[in-house]
Formats: sequence, C-alpha cells, structure tokens
Amino acid sequence: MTSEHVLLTPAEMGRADALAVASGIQSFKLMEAAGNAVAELVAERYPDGQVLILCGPGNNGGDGFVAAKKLKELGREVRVALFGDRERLAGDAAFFADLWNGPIQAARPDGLRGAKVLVDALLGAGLDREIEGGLAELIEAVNGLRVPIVAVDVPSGIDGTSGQVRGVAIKADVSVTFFRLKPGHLLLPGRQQCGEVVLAEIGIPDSVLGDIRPNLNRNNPDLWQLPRLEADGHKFTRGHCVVMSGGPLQTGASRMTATAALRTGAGLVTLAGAHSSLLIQANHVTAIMLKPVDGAASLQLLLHDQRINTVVIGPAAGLGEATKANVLAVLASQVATVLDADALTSFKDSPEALFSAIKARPQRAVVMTPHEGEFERLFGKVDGSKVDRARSAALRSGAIVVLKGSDTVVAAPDGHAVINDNAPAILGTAGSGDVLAGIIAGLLAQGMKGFDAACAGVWIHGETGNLWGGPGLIAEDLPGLIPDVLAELTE
Ligand SMILES: NC(=O)C1=CN([C@@H]2O[C@H](COP(=O)(O)OP(=O)(O)OC[C@H]3O[C@@H](n4cnc5c(N)ncnc54)[C@H](O)[C@@H]3O)[C@@H](O)[C@H]2O)[C@@H](O)CC1
Ligand SMILES: Nc1ncnc2c1ncn2[C@@H]1O[C@H](COP(=O)(O)OP(=O)(O)O)[C@@H](O)[C@H]1O
Ligand SMILES: [K+]
Repeated sequence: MTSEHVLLTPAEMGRADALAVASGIQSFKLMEAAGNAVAELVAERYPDGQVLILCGPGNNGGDGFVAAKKLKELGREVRVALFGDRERLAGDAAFFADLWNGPIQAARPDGLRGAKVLVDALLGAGLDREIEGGLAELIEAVNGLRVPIVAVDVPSGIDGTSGQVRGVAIKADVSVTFFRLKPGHLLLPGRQQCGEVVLAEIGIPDSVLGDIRPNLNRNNPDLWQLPRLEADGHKFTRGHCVVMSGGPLQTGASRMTATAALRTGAGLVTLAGAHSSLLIQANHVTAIMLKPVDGAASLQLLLHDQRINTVVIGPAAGLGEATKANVLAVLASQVATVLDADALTSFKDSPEALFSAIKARPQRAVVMTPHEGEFERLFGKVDGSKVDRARSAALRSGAIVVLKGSDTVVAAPDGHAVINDNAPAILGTAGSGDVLAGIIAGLLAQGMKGFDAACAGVWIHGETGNLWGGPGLIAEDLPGLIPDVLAELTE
C-alpha cells in the first residue's frame, strides 16, 4: 500500500519534521522549500501585480518570508506585513526575516489595499487557541477583500486536526501544504475554507512515516481491492445478501438497497419481510428474490441457510421492538451485517444491548452507517473531531462506523480510519444512504473485509454521484451508475 494518501495531524507533522531533522536534514532547508513552493504557485497562478504577504509570529510566518524573497527575485512587487513583533521571531523564521531585504510593515486591517494577490502566512499548524482581538479583525478584513488568497499550509484559523474554525478563519482560494495533507484539509468546514489544496514536496523522506505509524488516510482506490471474478466462480461464490424489507407502504428504501447490492456484484439478493410487503415488492423486482419472514424467529430460521452471508437491516425497517428483535436475530448469526437508519435508532434507549451483540462475535463484520442524527441518538454527544467521534464510536460498539456526510469518515475499532472527499453535494437526496448501504453489503457478500468494504462502498457511492454530474439526481438513478464506476475501477 502506498503512503501517498496518509493524513497527518499537526502533531504528527511536527514529529515528521523532527525526524527529518534528526536524520540530518537542516530545518531551514524545509522552510526554504516550503516558502519557495508557495512563491512558485503564486508566480504561476497569479503572474501579475503586487503580492501582499501577511506573516505571523511562528514558522508559518517564516514560510511567508521565504516566499517574499523568492517572489522578489522573480521580479514581483512584494509587500510584507507582520502580525506580531519582529524581535520575537525566533529560529528559522527569524533567519528568513533577516534575509528579507525590504520593509516590514505592521499587519493591520487598514493596510491591505493595493495587492493583486494575498499570501496568508499568519498561522498554520501551530494554531492552539481561538483567534480573537486584532488578529480576528485582520482576518475579517482580509476576507472582505476581493483578492485571491493563497494560504500557507492551512488557512489561518482552521484547525489542522479537526477542520474547525477557531473563532474566525481565512477563506482561501488555494492552500499549499507540505509533505502530506492534514485531516483539516478534508473535514468540513476546513475543506471549504482551503479552496484547492496543493501538496508540495519539501524534502521530508517518506521513511519518517515508519516511526509515526499514522492510521488515517484519505479514502482512495489504492487502499482497497475489489473482489475479482473467477472463471470457476458462480452465484453462490459471489455471496447471498438478504435485505430486510419495510412495511407495505415503506418498501422503496429496501428495494434501492437490494438493487444496489445486486448491481455491486452480490451473487444473489433476497428481500425478506412480511407477505404484505413482498406483494408490493413483487411488482417492482425481477432478479431480486422474495422471501416471507414473519418476525425474528423466522428470520433466524432463514439465516440457517449457510449460503446467506450478508444481511442489511434498517432502511425504512420501522422503529421499535420488532426491528430490535430482527437486528439481534441477525447479530446472533455469523453473517456480515450492515446496520442503517431504523436499525440504529431503534436502539437509542438501549445502545449497550446492540453493542454487546456486535461484540459477541468479533470475527464477523458489522458495518453501521449513521448520519449525524442517527449517530447522536445512538452514541450521544461525543467530543472531538469527526474522526475522533467515529473512532470512539467504533471502539465502543465494536462495529465499523461510517459517519456520513460530505466528509464521511469510516473508522474501525482498532483506530484505522479514512476521510472520504469524493462525494458531490447532489448525493444529499432522499434514499441516497439506502443505496450506500446496499453497495457496502454487495461488497461484503463477495467476501471483502468490513473496513475495506465500507471504504470502497463510500467511494463508489461518491463516484456514482460524480458520474451523474449535475442537478436532478434521485436515489433511484444511483444503482444504474454502479456498473460504470466498477468498470473504471477494474480497468
Ligand atoms: N513541520 C514542518 O515540517 C514544517 C513546518 N513549516 C511551517 O511551520 C508551520 C508551523 O509553525 P509553528 O509551529 O511555528 O506554528 P504557527 O506559525 O502556525 O503558529 C505558532 C505561533 O502562533 C501563535 N498562535 C497560535 N494560535 C494563535 C491564536 N489563536 N492567536 C494568535 N496567535 C496564535 C503561537 O503562540 C505561535 O507564536 C507550518 O504550518 C508550516 O507553515 C514549514 O516551514 C516547513 C516544515
Ligand atoms: N452535501 C453532501 N455532499 C456529499 N454527500 C452527501 C451530502 N449530503 C449527504 N450526502 C451523502 O448522501 C447519503 C445520505 O444518506 P442519508 O442521510 O442516510 O439519507 P437517506 O436516509 O435519505 O438515504 C450519505 O451517504 C451522505 O454521505
Ligand atoms: K496560513
């Protein structure tokens, strides 16, 4: 597996820096490379007019001084404004401030006019508190200018770990970051404040990652492998997935789940539920099979069929005791399980009963796919970044947790996690999550491991949205786009 998609928190990035220095690389060389990368991007993207570089009190500001020198050498008109005392600059930042042979003005809201492009080198990975007072006023004034902004590392005010705005933050057009992206570049609202994120190499060797052992990645097809079709395979080797149907007036959600599972490659898919529901389903499905199930005992009986290896329960399943009993019946068997929607909310008053049923058989995969509302109902208010929250939920429940949204996080109980950023906003449409549950189930049915199936499913789901492209998407459109995404992935 490549390490290209690894995400490093600011603290881990600090370690990467220290390990690089310990290996003999001079720290000012890293700063020089970082500042030069910023200058080169400015020169290429914004070739004309005055550049105003706002420098802060730490090494982020140091990168700004390097960029100023480089841009001046390239013949640009450059103005440098410092927030903080020149005398208090230290280390490499002080060194590069000394090398800047132009004036340094005080960074103030009323001194920003005249520039054609602005470089935000105020605060980067060292942000450790809310921004207030004069710095907050400066950032607000910067955001009020109609000038392109290039942020160094992260837009000032964005927390590199959580993507949260600490009081106020620069809204950048481009952010140039170094060595590896940070979670805050992908988590909302950070992702929106960053604009385009450009990664620059600055001479830190990949080998430092061996010591850091990061366990967070940007979701990407390099991280997982789709099931392969074998010539001697048949439908039963590709898995049999059961999807629990909703009631007679709530059949659509589970049907979309079932269709998505079949399109994703499950060998057989069965909708199971009350006879009255299946009569409605029968009007709409052909390749999908129907199996009457009347309560938890009869579901358990159905699952005695050893060829059934995956169950999805939740989409429009109904809230309450019947769904709870069905979930516990499924979890008492060995099948891989996707728990979505009502299957999660039904346990809002007894989450531990769900978690202990999941943990009773740790060798089989359970993937749960809550949106924020379902997450809070099941896990309560959990502190920390979206990654922290998904990780702690995975640890507490024993399940792979897919915490959905535009910045979906997938986390495993062992702490491994990814942030997904390929999903377009058009996916926020009724039933889209039902399709996601089906895609993940289709992959589980074919034998993918829980974490990989969840990551791949989330990515494929996002890509179906991208293939659709524009407005007007409804969830029924998504399963039909799955084959094209799979074809792209297996090319
Ligand atoms: N770690 C690395 O490998 C490299 C880091 N570089 C740069 O160094 C940066 C990190 O430098 P630092 O650790 O010095 O941190 P920063 O320069 O991001 O900020 C630290 C300074 O900001 C102050 N500060 C923090 N929060 C504040 C707030 N809310 N209001 C006002 N002041 C606040 C701190 O007191 C400190 O003086 C990176 O973002 C990057 O730009 C680059 O030079 C290249 C190499
Ligand atoms: N703004 C957005 N950008 C990208 N993806 C989104 C956005 N809003 C929702 N989604 C995705 O759409 C799906 C919606 O699922 P969910 O909230 O369960 O809806 P439903 O229950 O109607 O199916 C999730 O996969 C979620 O990540
Ligand atoms: K910055």
